[in-house]
Amino acid sequence: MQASSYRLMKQIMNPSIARDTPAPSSETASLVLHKQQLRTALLARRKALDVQERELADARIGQRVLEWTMRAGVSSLAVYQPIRGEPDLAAAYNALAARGVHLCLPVVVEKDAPLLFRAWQPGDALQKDALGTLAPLPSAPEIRPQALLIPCVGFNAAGFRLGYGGGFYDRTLAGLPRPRAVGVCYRFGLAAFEAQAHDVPMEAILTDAD
Ligand SMILES: Nc1nc2c(c(=O)[nH]1)N(C=O)[C@@H](CNc1ccc(C(=O)N[C@@H](CCC(=O)O)C(=O)O)cc1)CN2
Ligand SMILES: Nc1ncnc2c1ncn2[C@@H]1O[C@H](COP(=O)(O)OP(=O)(O)OP(=O)(O)O)[C@@H](O)[C@H]1O
Repeated sequence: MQASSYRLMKQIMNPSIARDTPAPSSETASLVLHKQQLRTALLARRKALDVQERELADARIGQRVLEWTMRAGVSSLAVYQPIRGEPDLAAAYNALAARGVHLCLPVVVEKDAPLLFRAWQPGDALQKDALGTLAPLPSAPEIRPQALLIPCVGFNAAGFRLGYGGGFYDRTLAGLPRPRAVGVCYRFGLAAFEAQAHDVPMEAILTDAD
């Protein structure tokens, strides 16, 4: 990882490193702490999934992504390149592309900024973005997708998601026009936590549940 992306990652992942935002109220601080503890526990659980369980769950989630996209009539969809044990939905991306859905991937441009999306289809070249996630080349056209497929570390019963704590998707969904947002998560990600003021609920959370 490049030094700049390592610095950015450290700021995002380590809440004790000062950020250029005001100190949170004590209620916000306890919410943030609870989210941080949940995040750690759920990431450990995700990492512990065995290969066969994971393959089965990914196939189920992928099928649901395909069904949701077709039913919703979405013609441009932001997908993601899996990191940190997120569901690998490559087979579903192939099926979506074959059905003519225009895919794109998020690009982290800088800390505290919304994500940018660039056109991508299976097989296209990728390079690391500012946080080290694989993203399309800068030459790929920028796109404003109708809907975002958002990987979740966890989610609650009201459809709010828990991410890695960078706030990138929240900042992106705060922009106008707001794209539709659908979460994907393994079923064990369902947890109890309170949403914060900036959290935007998902229209649906697609899981591997029966
Ligand atoms: N797949 C995916 N892409 C995404 C996001 C996401 O949540 N998932 N993002 C949503 O915000 C943005 C990037 N946010 C990121 C948040 C955390 C890490 C991270 O923890 N990276 C680890 C190791 C990655 C790996 O397994 O290869 C590290 O660098 O230590 C990277 C990017 C845009 N792209
Ligand atoms: N709309 C917004 N405008 C400005 N800052 C925001 C916005 N949304 C979130 N943030 C910032 O991002 C921080 C992290 O938010 P949160 O813990 O909800 O991230 P997350 O949803 O888990 O992360 P990610 O979206 O990257 O996966 C918040 O504490 C806040 O400072």
